[in-house]
Amino acid sequence: MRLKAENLSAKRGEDLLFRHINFCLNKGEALVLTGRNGSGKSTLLRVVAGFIRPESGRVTFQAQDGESRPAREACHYLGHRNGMKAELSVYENLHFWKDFLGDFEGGKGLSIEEAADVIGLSSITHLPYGYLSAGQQRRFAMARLLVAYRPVWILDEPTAALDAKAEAMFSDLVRAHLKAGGMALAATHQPLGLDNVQHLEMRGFEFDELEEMA
Ligand SMILES: Nc1ncnc2c1ncn2[C@@H]1O[C@H](COP(=O)(O)OP(=O)(O)OP(=O)(O)O)[C@@H](O)[C@H]1O
Repeated sequence: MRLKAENLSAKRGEDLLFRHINFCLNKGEALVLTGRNGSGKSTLLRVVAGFIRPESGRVTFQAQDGESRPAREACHYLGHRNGMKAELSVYENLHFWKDFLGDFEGGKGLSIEEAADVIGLSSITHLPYGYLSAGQQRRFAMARLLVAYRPVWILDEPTAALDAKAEAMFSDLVRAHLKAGGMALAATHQPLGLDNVQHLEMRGFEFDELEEMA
């Protein structure tokens, strides 16, 4: 399996945020994005997840059988928002995601009970999601990564709102995912303590560079 980005550039509104971005991830590898606020980390993650069309370049995913698939089909995306409905129970939310996402070829998601157990919150899946603390809500958003199998995890500041114990639990989850042959792309200010990590610094453009390009 391989995730490859070639010559990516992207705009937000009229502004070019980055260009000439290239990377290649194989099984078990992770890419960590760094860079100042507004440098385009979230935008790059959203391009890879297929939510934003790149201005140029492409992202491809080569599956186990050697065939190319749209990268978005192989990706889980955990963004700043948790993507859960406050009025539905935790169980109903996770059930929706499990059905909606389905499993990508080559793997199988955990049951909702198993996933809740892994994140250490198995006793409260009957509660409305909106009743939970910010940290508990974030942990259940992470459980979404477990209930459907996707080889690529795209993580935007995944550990925001988590205490130290939950942060360590999440690092373990990502490490286990990589060990099982998955891949991860993360924008994070907290070190996730991963091996096999590539780093990409998003530099953004200085004003004079933008003027030159105009
Ligand atoms: N929907 C949008 N429309 C127009 N501009 C946007 C939109 N979303 C983001 N931007 C702009 O794109 C730039 C890059 O934003 P992005 O969220 O990718 O940065 P980031 O590196 O992830 O920042 P942070 O570290 O603060 O999360 C910012 O200047 C932002 O204002």
